Amino acid sequence: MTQVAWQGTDRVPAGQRGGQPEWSGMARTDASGAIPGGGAIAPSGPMAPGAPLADMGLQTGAQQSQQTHEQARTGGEVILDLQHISLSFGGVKALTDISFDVCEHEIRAIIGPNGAGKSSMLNVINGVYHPQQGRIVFRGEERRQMHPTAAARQGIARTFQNIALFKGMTVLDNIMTGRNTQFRTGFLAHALWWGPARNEEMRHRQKVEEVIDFLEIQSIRKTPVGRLPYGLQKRVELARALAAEPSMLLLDEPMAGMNVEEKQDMCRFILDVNRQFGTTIVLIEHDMGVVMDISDRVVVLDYGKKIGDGTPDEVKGNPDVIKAYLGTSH
Ligand SMILES: Nc1ncnc2c1ncn2[C@@H]1O[C@H](COP(=O)(O)OP(=O)(O)OP(=O)(O)O)[C@@H](O)[C@H]1O
Repeated sequence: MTQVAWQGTDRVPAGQRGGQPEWSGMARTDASGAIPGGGAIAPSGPMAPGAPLADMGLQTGAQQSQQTHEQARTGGEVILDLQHISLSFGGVKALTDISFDVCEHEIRAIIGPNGAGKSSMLNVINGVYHPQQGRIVFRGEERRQMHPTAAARQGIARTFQNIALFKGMTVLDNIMTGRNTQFRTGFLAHALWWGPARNEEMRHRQKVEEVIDFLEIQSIRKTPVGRLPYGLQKRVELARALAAEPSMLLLDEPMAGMNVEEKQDMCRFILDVNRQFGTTIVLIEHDMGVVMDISDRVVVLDYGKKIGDGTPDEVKGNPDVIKAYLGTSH
């Protein structure tokens, strides 16, 4: 049987179609570390070949955040409800009639081949794009024409596919910019370093230091971001998002371009953020091994339409999803 790895996001060339996709990398395991159903772990993931998270000294998603995730699945309220979202750019239909929800504390992945509409959906969620049709209900309130800064004030933070940091500024200063939406005192008070402003800035500095400790980047706090390797820059971007103390974190390809070790670290931090802070996470990721291992639920887009939605196991067995990635029906 032809094996097709799920690492790439490109649609599989016609000549290579057929067979079953490999949900490679880190298979989702049960609490004992065993693979449900006893299936083989495909060995082609960019993370250690054939090695589940547990073998890398990490707990798997199922193990590490099992309690939190079970609560999310069973008791977590829907905090974001996207109903019949359609978005076009001129004649290009980026999203067509898409509905799905996100529950409090869960890790929700959005996957799909290139151009499926994943980034557009993330941009709809944080108010960068305004869909022509559909409703967005966040924490029980319908949102209309929301601006990204308003989304940030509501507790939604995000990272970007292409790192969006100030390369000439230090790690510390970049992370400090994540506190911008939290500032209460005015510009003049800050310029004069006046009482309330000074107290406020001390509080922000303290929060930033906590994030630096959490993400283990103390040693690079004074380093200009542009001098850091790519994987560390991604971590700094996560730090900046966390500095805003979000209740919902949107991650656009957090592992893109990372080596094995960097991916292991990022996986661990995402799971830690979710478990320790209860942060709801919506992520786009092309590494299917990672997606299937750390996500509670996965929504699958293709050509701007939703073709699958469910637990990793449900999505893996969905014929439409397999067809979208392999170009063949089963
Ligand atoms: N600002 C824009 N202007 C015009 N077309 C756009 C814009 N943003 C996205 N599109 C189009 O919408 C469709 C979906 O793009 P989107 O970037 O959301 O897909 P994606 O699934 O994130 O792809 P990738 O995995 O390659 O990042 C594509 O056809 C894309 O060209």
